[in-house]
Amino acid sequence: MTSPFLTARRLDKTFVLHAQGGQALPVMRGLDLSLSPGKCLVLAGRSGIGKSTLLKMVNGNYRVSGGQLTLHFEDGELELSALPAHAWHLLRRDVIGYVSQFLRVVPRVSAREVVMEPLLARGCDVSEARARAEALLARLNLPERLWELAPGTFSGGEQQRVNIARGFIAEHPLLLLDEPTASLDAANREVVVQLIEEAKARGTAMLGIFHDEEVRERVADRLLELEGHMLLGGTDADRTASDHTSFRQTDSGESLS
Ligand SMILES: Nc1ncnc2c1ncn2[C@@H]1O[C@H](COP(=O)(O)OP(=O)(O)OP(=O)(O)O)[C@@H](O)[C@H]1O
Repeated sequence: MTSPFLTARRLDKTFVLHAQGGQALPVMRGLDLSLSPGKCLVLAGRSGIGKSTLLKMVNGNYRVSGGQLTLHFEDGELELSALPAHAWHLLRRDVIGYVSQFLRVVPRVSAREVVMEPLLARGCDVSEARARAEALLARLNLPERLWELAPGTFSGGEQQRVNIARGFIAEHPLLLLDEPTASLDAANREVVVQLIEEAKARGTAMLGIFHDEEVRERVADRLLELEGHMLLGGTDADRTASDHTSFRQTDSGESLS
């Protein structure tokens, strides 16, 4: 068995709503997870349960309120909950890739440049970055006439494909996928499934949210079911063993329904 690349131990998240008198909104309590290289762990659970929040904590967009979120490298560990702000830039450049549901559009930056950017940020040669970006855009069936244009006017599905190409191009060892197939037709969903399978084969660890059942069943090695009762049942001191595992992990091969 491969040793895990990402682990969460007793992870808590409480939002503090400063605009509403500092009201606390607890979302997650005592979450444990473990994700190995070459595996895809899919998050499930009802709307609002905290799936995107978990991805955003791993990506450093949201602060961890309690517990540990740790990356394990051959030469040591990196505790994400204690990482200084300036370190996130390097981590996102080299280690953590994030395909969000919506593309962040920058005026006058072409689709091709949006996709090339993660490679250029690492010092990759421009012609190589350009060739790899074009190959991905072509695989994702984005018409060539759009490559030169800024994606602001693209359809939802076209923007999502630019976002997917940008997310996969740099081959980060950890990839966070927030509904990457939500606006795609069947042919392009198939391309994304293939990209995920290729990423697994090169050892990428993936944490994803997929509402499309068929895609989920094809890509998930394990399912992590977040459940509302994570937030019920008292304090840390009186939490029972079952509260600690108030999420369900299903191994690949078992039914995911
Ligand atoms: N920045 C924020 N500030 C305050 N509350 C937030 C913030 N982000 C998320 N929440 C709250 O946290 C809870 C979990 O939201 P999240 O988006 O993680 O759910 P989800 O499981 O991904 O839902 P969906 O399946 O609908 O996308 C929700 O109640 C949401 O309102």
